[in-house]
Amino acid sequence: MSFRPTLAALSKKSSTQWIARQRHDHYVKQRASSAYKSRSAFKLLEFDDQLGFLDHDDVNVVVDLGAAPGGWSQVVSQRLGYGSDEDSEPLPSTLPRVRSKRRPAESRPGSDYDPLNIDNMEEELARSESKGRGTVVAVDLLPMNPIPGVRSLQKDFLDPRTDAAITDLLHSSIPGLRQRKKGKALVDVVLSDMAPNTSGNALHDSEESYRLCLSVQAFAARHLRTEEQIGRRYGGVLVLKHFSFDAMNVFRKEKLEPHFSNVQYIKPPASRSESSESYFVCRGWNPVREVPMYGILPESH
Ligand SMILES: C[S@@+](CC[C@H](N)C(=O)[O-])C[C@H]1O[C@@H](n2cnc3c(N)ncnc32)[C@H](O)[C@@H]1O
Repeated sequence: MSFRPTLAALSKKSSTQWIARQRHDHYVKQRASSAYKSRSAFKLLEFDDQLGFLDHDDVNVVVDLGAAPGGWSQVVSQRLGYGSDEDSEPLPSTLPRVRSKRRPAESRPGSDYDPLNIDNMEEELARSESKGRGTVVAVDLLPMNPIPGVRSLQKDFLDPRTDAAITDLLHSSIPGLRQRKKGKALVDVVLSDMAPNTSGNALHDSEESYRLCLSVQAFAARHLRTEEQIGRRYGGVLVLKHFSFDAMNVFRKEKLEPHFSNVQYIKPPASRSESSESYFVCRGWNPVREVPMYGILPESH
């Protein structure tokens, strides 16, 4: 008699595996004891600790695509000076539905800060807002709780109208930007941690991931400031999540390498080894105009 597991048995097995994996996951434990909203935050911390693309005074405008629940936006917010990432309480807790394990505020000496008190949250947010520089625009299909220095847009990035909504938000967020010419690139760093919902069909999932990557690359091409405009080597950065498969090598060679001074493929330690997700960290935006049949010419600015 052959044994074929039922769907229910399979899904019970995979959820048991998921729970066991979560229990032993170093980054899940680290996230639980930090103020980060996602385990993913540690990936961006690893990229930036390795390559240092956020920690420059000239980095003022960051677009975070696929930002919910907000871990990457928190990291950027901190690195733009809105809070410190040295301790685990740089930001007000914006997770009101999660019971804080910390002692009640009145029992902590010298503190009247209650993370579940909405007035304190607003005060803390306003205080943090006044400390940092620049702005982060965070885009996701899902809503996000407030983070200092971050303006969120609940929209589908693939909807053609979203580009204009991001530009409008950038112009209204930073007064100095209003004076800049319309159509001029404004963004110092584009981050994309977006991934399509996986269907279980590897070919379909890869195609969806590829489609997202093409759209993000095109967005970066429209909005990133160049190394020359920024006046610093490796200025103008794109961090792009993708599913690793053969076509991504062609994408890297044709869509990334000709336009950036440096492109690195990184599988960060915080990314689960069994996941096919990886990242391209591309620094130094120098767009070149592709001329079919005759090679590539530098773009005139
Ligand atoms: C891995 S999560 C991002 C985690 C985030 N970086 C963090 O640190 O909290 C991927 C996100 O991409 C979003 N996403 C996927 N496709 C999208 C689309 N077309 N437009 C906007 N967001 C999208 C999902 O809703 C999801 O929240």
